[in-house]
Amino acid sequence: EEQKSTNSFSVVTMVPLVKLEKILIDNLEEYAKAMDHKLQIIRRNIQKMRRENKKAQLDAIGYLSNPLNGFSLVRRLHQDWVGWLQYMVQPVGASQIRNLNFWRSRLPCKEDLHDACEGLVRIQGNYELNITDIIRGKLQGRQHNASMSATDIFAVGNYLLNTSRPASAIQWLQEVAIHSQESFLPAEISVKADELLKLLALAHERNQSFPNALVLMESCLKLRPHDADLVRKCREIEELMGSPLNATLKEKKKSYLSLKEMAIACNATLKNPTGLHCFYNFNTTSFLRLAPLKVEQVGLHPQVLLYHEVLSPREITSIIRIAPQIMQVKTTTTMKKTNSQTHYRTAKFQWIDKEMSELGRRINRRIGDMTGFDLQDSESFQVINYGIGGHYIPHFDFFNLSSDHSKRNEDYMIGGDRIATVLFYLSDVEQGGATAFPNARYIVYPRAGTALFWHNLDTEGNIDLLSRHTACAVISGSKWVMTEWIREQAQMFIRPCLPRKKATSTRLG
Ligand SMILES: O=C(O)CCC(=O)C(=O)O
Ligand SMILES: [Fe+2]
Repeated sequence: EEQKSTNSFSVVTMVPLVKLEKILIDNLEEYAKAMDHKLQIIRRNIQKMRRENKKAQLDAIGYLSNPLNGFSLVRRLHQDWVGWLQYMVQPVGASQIRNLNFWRSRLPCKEDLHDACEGLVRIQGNYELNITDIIRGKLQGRQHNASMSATDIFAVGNYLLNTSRPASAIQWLQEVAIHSQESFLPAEISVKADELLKLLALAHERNQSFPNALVLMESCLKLRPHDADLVRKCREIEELMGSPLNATLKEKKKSYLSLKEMAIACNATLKNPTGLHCFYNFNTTSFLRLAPLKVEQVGLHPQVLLYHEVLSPREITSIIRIAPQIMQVKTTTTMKKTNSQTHYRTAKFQWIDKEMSELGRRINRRIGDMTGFDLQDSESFQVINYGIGGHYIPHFDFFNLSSDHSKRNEDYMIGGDRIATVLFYLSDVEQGGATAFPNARYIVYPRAGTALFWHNLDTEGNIDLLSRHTACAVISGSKWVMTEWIREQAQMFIRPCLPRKKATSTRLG
């Protein structure tokens, strides 16, 4: 199984960071107290020394005539000021500095920050949101009680430039100056005007808007007149202005293909097909005659069904509790790493062995009731918790064994292809996070306790291209799901028939 080792956080794994931040603030406060203490001591002594010195200044001869005064002055100047020197050099809050150094290893790393940047950028791109709105905390028309600081915005712009997206970088960086008052840092270590100008200039240069780049670089030079590097950079840009545009420098469009597809599929105004029904399922298994399940048709071609109230709140709580806090980052088994910018999925996941618990066995029986499938070879449950901008790009759940025979011998192929998927929603999602079927044009919003059920292979066992689906980026909230991939082989003699396909639907053989 190919796994990309990034370290993005889910909402759950970010919770301990809040506590960590409190510890760090407490530590900084201790540091401030230590400084305060030292300051008080210094101020108090200054007062005493001034009082003595004023006396001497008023009448130096009279003062010094007293041998005790003369003696003390000589001694003070010889000894006390060496003492002060030592006192001033002594670091304040050495233990707090040591603490901070200790905690550093536990802080999010560069990759974590990059994942978080990518998450925000994804929310923006996935829903085609206005960057200024995001910065002000207005997400998809809803005003949230949060906004971005100058350093936040700068970090996103910097990240975008470093990942070859200068046009987007410019849009973010332009906002930094407007928000420069709002920062959690002292001015010395916060974003400085010259840094911002330089980065903006570089972004314009990469974006081949050379006149803008030059103006910005020159204003940066005014702030740092002795920076030889800047002088050279200005000259470089001037030279570029004369030469023809270089097509290869244009912003990479490739990684945007799936983003564009998601933007269309995840559009909030998208409507599911009409003329569908809700009904009670009485007959998949005999048990359902006693306890029928509520079903809603999401679409018929391909058939996608939404089962309501199949998991109880208590069951959901147990599942979420079983899934350990530290989950792995999920990347999928069959997709190749093609572009380091695109994370196929930004989520933490955990396999849950269903035979381990009564709960697992019970849910397994329920899946049998819902689908009519034999689950003897089916996979473990996979619990996923999506993080900041967490998503899953458009994909198929099947392995497509008919086209790739080499896969047949792989371990994960035991039991055959993934004939169908049951996707349990373990949480509501405040905003975003829908499951969308770009080819079938369905969109389903998570509701805790419901489950989505669809086939990945058609009645003849061919792959169904209409089963292509995507998890839209989570805008706000925490999205938990649990998937069950049902395997083909055990269904040999019991496979339920699907509604007849329309002639237009695509089929591969
Ligand atoms: O989370 C979702 O909405 C979709 C998840 C999915 O497609 C999968 O796990 O295969
Ligand atoms: Fe999937």
